Amino acid sequence: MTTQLAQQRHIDAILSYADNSSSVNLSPGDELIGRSWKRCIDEYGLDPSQPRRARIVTQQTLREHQDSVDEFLNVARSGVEQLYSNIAKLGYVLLLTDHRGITVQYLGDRRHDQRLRKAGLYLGADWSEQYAGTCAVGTCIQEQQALTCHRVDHFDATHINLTCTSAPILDPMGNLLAVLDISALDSPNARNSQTFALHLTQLYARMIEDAYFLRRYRKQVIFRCDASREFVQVNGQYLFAIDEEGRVEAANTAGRSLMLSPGSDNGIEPRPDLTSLFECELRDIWSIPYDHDDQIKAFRHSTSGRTFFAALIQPRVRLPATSTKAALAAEEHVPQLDALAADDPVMRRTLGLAKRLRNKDVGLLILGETGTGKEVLARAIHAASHRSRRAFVAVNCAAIPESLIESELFGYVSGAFTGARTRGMRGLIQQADGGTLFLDEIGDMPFQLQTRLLRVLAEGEILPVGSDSPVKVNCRVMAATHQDLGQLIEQGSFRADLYYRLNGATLRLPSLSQRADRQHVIKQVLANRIEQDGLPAVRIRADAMSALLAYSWPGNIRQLDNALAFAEATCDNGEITVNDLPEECLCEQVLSVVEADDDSDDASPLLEALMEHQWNVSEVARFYGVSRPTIYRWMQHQGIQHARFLGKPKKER
Ligand SMILES: Nc1ncnc2c1ncn2[C@@H]1O[C@H](COP(=O)(O)OP(=O)(O)OP(=O)(O)O)[C@@H](O)[C@H]1O
Repeated sequence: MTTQLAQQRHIDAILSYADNSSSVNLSPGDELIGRSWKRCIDEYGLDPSQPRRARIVTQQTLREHQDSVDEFLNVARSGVEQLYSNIAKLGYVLLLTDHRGITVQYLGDRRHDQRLRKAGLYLGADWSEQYAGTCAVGTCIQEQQALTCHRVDHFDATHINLTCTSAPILDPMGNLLAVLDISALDSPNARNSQTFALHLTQLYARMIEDAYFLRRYRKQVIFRCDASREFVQVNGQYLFAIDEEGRVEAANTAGRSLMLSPGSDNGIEPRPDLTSLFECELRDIWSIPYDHDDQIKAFRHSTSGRTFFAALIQPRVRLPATSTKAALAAEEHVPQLDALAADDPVMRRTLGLAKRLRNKDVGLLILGETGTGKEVLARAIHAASHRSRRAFVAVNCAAIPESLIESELFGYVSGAFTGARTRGMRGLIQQADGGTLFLDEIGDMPFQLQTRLLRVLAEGEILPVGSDSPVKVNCRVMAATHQDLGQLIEQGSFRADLYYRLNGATLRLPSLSQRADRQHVIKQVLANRIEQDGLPAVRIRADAMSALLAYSWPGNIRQLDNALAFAEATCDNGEITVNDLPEECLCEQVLSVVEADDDSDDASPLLEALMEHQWNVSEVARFYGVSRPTIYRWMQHQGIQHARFLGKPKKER
């Protein structure tokens, strides 16, 4: 088809769209183009039958536009050159326009200068939608989103051979600053041939935007975070410029997306605090070291609950020595408590609170699922407190029979009841005198005993069974439960007044699968076990570590401890591999293999793996990192018979 004919057809198509636009159903990508065509006709009064020549502004006007974004152009230069070096050989040129669509920087192949200039792919070209009609730059400015304007997407018939891809660059306040565009004179017909161009342009637009952000806020501390620990320092997506009080002065586009609160009208609170954006305190932010090997800390996003890893970028201008960072970073070091976690936001908060309250006599309520280390934490607080030389007495309220719990706790005098020791017995509460009483599973304490316990807490004295003279006791009480005490109070099985008396402060322990420092806990638990049992050193190989990190650990640290004890006992050569782990830890990884959908016509993943490995069960076992008997058990579970016995592979119904 000649160019003239193609242009005429395009003009007809646009005119017909103008007449019937309300009845035309467009796909989402086309909708954007459709909206732009409508703007061109209804708002700008452009006439599709009157194609327009490219407009290049005068040198003087160009200079004015360049001057207005001078600082930005300096920052963008290296990013722009790098992008161009990647695309030049593919026939693209690169344009950087200001927010009005005037091309303030341009990189293209000099050999095609004439053609490129004629097409408007040139320095000073005006790509505003109002002048050029639908085009990548102009429509990107209007829609404030990245897009490809491919061939006949263009409004003006003179542009229907071009393919142009643009992405917006926003300033730290979220206003459009510039548009990055890559364009080519010719391209394949299919629009999806430009998918890669779109990704690349968006990537570079983001890098330039972030470089400009860092330049603008070079005198501020930057809190940089990312969902991936490994990427924080190389390419942390979320940037926040903060002041000494942790207030957000500005954020990049990704950062602003974390500041949106659900339910608000796209509203971002002016200068929100990082301490409300993330579940943390100011000291958590300022204790991230600038100049340390491990500069990263984990934070939990308040709205979504997602974990982000953060580093601080030091201002290029030195802060005064008395800065808040220096003052707040000096977090007290308490070895007994610091040993319980590496870097997890919930643990950090819990341990921070535990440190501050360790020498206060307020009651502590420790909450967490079974096996999360509630007793371990209680023991560590006791060991770090001024009561550490006196006893730590742990009572499991669920384990003592109801008939004995009263005498166990309060003790009894001689002859108090049949079967009692003749000399009587000091109760557990009295044994904890001067030290700490830890009431585990407090939710299981019988109701009438709760009343007596309340008296002990309120009056500091106990009445042993069978005695009428109270005995003074001074012990700190910590209680723990995995139950919802609020619900037990509502049901009438737990006393609200006891709850308030016990709960001077609540310390929460996250489940193991939620902890950002899982790897540290795994190594720590193994090290403890080896030391405790006097065993030779054992290391965990990467395949086993991946499986341990991927597992959900319903029994938390207790289950992990058991799994590592098993692995340590079965491993060879001082190395735990995935084959040494108990099967339960691999179950979830292979759940899809074991629990193939019986109703599905598709071959199960296990059957596929067997066929792929020519029914060599040893190889399939290696592939899944399990033993051969396990593979045979899975086959039996799924009713798969070995090909050897069937002539051909078959899944039984
Ligand atoms: N930080 C830790 N490092 C090493 N081992 C730990 C740690 N925390 C807990 N453990 C181990 O996990 C197991 C369970 O700990 P603990 O009894 O304190 O949990 P719990 O939350 O009180 O459990 P439950 O609710 O079932 O009473 C113990 O064997 C303990 O040694």
